Amino acid sequence: MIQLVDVTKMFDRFAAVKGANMMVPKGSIYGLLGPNGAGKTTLLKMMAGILRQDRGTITVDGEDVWENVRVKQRLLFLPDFVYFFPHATIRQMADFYEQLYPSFSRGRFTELRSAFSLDVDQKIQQFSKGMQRQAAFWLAFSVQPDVLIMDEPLDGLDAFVRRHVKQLLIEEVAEREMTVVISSHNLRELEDLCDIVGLMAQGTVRMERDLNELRAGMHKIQVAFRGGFPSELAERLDIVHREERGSIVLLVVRGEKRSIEETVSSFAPLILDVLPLSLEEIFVYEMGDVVDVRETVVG
Ligand SMILES: Nc1ncnc2c1ncn2[C@@H]1O[C@H](COP(=O)(O)OP(=O)(O)OP(=O)(O)O)[C@@H](O)[C@H]1O
Repeated sequence: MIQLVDVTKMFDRFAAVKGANMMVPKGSIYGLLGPNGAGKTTLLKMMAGILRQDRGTITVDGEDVWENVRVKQRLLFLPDFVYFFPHATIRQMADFYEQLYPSFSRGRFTELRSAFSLDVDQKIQQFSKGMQRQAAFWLAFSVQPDVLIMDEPLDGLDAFVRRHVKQLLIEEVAEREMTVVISSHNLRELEDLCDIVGLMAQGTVRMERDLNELRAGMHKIQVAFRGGFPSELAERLDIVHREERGSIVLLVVRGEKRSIEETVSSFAPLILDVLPLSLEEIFVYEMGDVVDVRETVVG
């Protein structure tokens, strides 16, 4: 488990992160969302022990991260600009990672060779940006860290590789209970990957939510009634959005699916359809009052 309590980071007199709190349960994938300049990179660098917080605590399984070799051997940070030694090949970087991380697995490295079709003996600097990122993922998966922290890692990957990398991440989490934190400014990018999403704006984590709970707690329905929409029904539902399209009424309603269906059915509707609600819509309706979600993370 990763825990941040009241974490602040100052750059001179500017607070890039201000009293941030965050909890990432073991074996979960946490998506840190936020607009440019929200403080995501600064927060992740502190979580990885690269920057030191000015205030607050950051722990992995109860141990402070800062200057803690034991924690750092179990934790891997993939920055937004991946760095390799000049002139190094993947093979040489693998040798280096093997010395650095006791958990590095040669077997896993070889196994993943077919997943990333890159030449292990070519200089990484000669690779395209997307290929360099693939190399970084290959090495990261070979390290088999307990905690993987990634800053906008999917940027620059083509759709095929992106899907493949997401699949590998999900497998690692399921098989080894790896804990993953991944930042992005795009909710759509994370929606099929994360268990929890934290929304960051102006240096603070404004909200943390379990995605399954979010999905179970809000529904979109399409209804029609003879003689118009009963006002009594409106009082019995927790409606967060309402749109009329002729005689059809489209509602976004808070609550469990079964109970919503039962309530609406008791008013004998001519039509009652439950429609899928995207995570993006849930965010807009659920958190729109906290930050301008549409502006910030669904763009
Ligand atoms: N080394 C630094 N010195 C001064 N200010 C900094 C430094 N690093 C970051 N900042 C400032 O802190 C704020 C947060 O930056 P950060 O890079 O953490 O945001 P971000 O959410 O990762 O943004 P993006 O999505 O654009 O990558 C910004 O206003 C940035 O200018």
